[in-house]
Amino acid sequence: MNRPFTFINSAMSADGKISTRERKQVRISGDIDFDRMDELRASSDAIMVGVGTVLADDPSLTVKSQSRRDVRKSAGFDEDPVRIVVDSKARTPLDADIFKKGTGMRIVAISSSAPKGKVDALSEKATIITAGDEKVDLALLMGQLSSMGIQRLMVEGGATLNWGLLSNGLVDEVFSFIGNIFIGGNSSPTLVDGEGFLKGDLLPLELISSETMEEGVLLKWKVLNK
Ligand SMILES: NC(=O)c1ccc[n+]([C@@H]2O[C@H](COP(=O)([O-])OP(=O)(O)OC[C@H]3O[C@@H](n4cnc5c(N)ncnc54)[C@H](O)[C@@H]3O)[C@@H](O)[C@H]2O)c1
Ligand SMILES: Nc1nc(=O)c(N)c(NC[C@H](O)[C@H](O)[C@H](O)COP(=O)(O)O)[nH]1
Repeated sequence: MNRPFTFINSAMSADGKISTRERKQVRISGDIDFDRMDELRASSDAIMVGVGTVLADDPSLTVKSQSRRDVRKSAGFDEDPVRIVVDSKARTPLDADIFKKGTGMRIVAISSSAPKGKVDALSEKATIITAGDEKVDLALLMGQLSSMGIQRLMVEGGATLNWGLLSNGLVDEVFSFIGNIFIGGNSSPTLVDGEGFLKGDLLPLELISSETMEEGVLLKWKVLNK
């Protein structure tokens, strides 16, 4: 099945966490990495997050640089990429910043088990894509996004969505900024949560590049899908 070229961009602590055990957002990236993230957003057709990230961070997922917005507009694109929330049960708040800020299409991907009332309310704010019964069928969703012309997809987490995509072989590259903090906590979200791979079935990566960036390190990986 066709799917977009998909990369995860995330930031994690030196001990691999992406937020605290309270799931409170932690600023891990420095200014340079946030600007790199903004460039990635501006060069993507769509940006995807899980609803857990929306509930925890209320991200707008907009392009911040006005010059980058102008370039997108002059090329005939919306100033913001398509913004997608993967949200099985339609839990995305109606007053979320993803709806209040920015321009362009918003998509909420739900499963067929989502409550009808919530879906109807969200359909006023976003295009609804239904894929899967209990959880969103991510492979099916990717095929639908591809058929909509989305060729380059940026995923900004969080921990559970990253697992869902990686464990289904749906990710091509992973960019991870590792910051100079320890977060700790055996219940703090990591870059990849979910069930986890078992010995003998671990997901291999190929290092594309590593570079020191401010007080941290940026690693870029190619995912060696089976
Ligand atoms: N540091 C970073 O770069 C970064 C980036 C994003 C999020 N975060 C943090 O991560 C945390 C959120 O991560 P999370 O794991 O709680 O939620 P998440 O953002 O990964 O969303 C998970 C939700 O997506 C939905 N979903 C539907 N179908 C799915 C499928 N097939 N596979 C997986 N998910 C599916 C489910 O409702 C699931 O609960 C927050 O604390 C946030 O601050 C950090
Ligand atoms: N790259 C990155 N570095 C971080 O230090 C951090 N905490 C996040 N977190 C992921 C999520 O993308 C953020 O919550 C949004 O980046 C919020 O900002 P926006 O309103 O979307 O611009 N991401």
